[in-house]
Amino acid sequence: MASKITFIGAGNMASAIIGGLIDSGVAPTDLTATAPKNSELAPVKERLGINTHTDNNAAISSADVVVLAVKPQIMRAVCEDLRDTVQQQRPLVISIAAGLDAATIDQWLGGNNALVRCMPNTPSLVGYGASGLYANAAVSDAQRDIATQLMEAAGIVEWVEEESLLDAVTAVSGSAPAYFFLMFEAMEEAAVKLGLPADTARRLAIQTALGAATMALRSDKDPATLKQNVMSPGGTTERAIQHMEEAQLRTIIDDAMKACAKRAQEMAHELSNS
Ligand SMILES: NC(=O)C1=CN([C@@H]2O[C@H](COP(=O)(O)OP(=O)(O)OC[C@H]3O[C@@H](n4cnc5c(N)ncnc54)[C@H](O)[C@@H]3O)[C@@H](O)[C@H]2O)C=CC1
Ligand SMILES: O=C(O)[C@@H]1CCC=N1
Repeated sequence: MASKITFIGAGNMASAIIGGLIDSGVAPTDLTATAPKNSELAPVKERLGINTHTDNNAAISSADVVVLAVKPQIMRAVCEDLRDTVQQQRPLVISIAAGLDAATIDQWLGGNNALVRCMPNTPSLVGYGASGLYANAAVSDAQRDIATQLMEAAGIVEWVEEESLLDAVTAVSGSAPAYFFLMFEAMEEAAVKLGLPADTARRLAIQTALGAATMALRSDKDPATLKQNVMSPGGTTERAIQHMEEAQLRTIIDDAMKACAKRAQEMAHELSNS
C-alpha cells in the first residue's frame, strides 16, 4: 500500500490496526498516529516505530487516508477542528467509531467527503480482525480497494451495502471478542471448581476455542454438524449442550446482540444531536 495513513487517536483500536499493518509489511514511516499528549504517544512510537503528532491538522497535512479512531463522544470536536484541512486535502476518511453515521461525520468535516465507515475489532492486533465496511457515494472504486487493503492487513473484510447493517456487524464481530473472553472467564471458573489449576484450565479453554474456530473455518460442514460430531449419543457433550439449550443460551445471545445493535443506534442518535 503506497498511501500515507494518519490515525487520529492512538488507543486500543488504532494500535491494533497499526500493529496489523506493520506485520503485513506496511512501512512504519508511512503511518502516523495522534493523541493529545506525548506521554501517550511515546510508548506507541517506541513500540511501533511510526510517526506521532499531538497536532491533528499537522498530522493529516500530507495524508492520503485519515482514520478517525477517537471515542464517538469526542468525534464532533475532532472533526470540526479538522474540517478546513480535510476540505483542502480531500483524503479518504475512514471512521471506526461505533454508532456515528457517515452523513453526520461528513457534515462535521464540511461535506462532500469520500467516507468509509468501518467496524473493526481488537483481534486486528494479531491479524485475526474481522471488519465490516460501508462506503458513502463519494468513495471511488480505487478508494474502496485502499480501504479493503488497509483493513485486510489486520484480518478479514466484509462490505455491507446498507449502512444500518453496520449495527449488526457491531453485534456479531465489533463487540464480540468480549463475548468470547467472557466465555473463557466462565469456563476457567467452572474448571477450577471441578479441581483444575486456573492456568491449566485457561490454556485448555483458549486452545479449544482456537481449535474449534480453526475447524469451523476449514471445514465444509456447518457449525451445527461440527457440534453434532462432538456429541456421542448418551455421552458427556450431549449432557452439557442439553443444559445450555434448556438454560436458553440462544435466547441470551439473541437478546445480547439485539441490545448491542440497539445501543449503536442510540449512540448514533445521541451523538448526531449533540
Ligand atoms: N475497542 C474496541 O474493541 C473497538 C472500538 N471501536 C471504536 O474505535 C474508537 C476508538 O476506541 P478505542 O481505541 O477503544 O478507544 P481508546 O480510548 O483506547 O483510544 C482513543 C484514543 O483517542 C485519543 N484522543 C483523545 N482525544 C483526542 C484528540 N482530540 N485528538 C486525537 N486523539 C485523541 C486518546 O488519547 C486515545 O489514544 C471508538 O470510536 C470506538 O467506538 C470500534 C470497534 C472496536
Ligand atoms: O464497546 C464499544 O462501544 C466499542 C465498539 C465495538 C467494540 N467496542
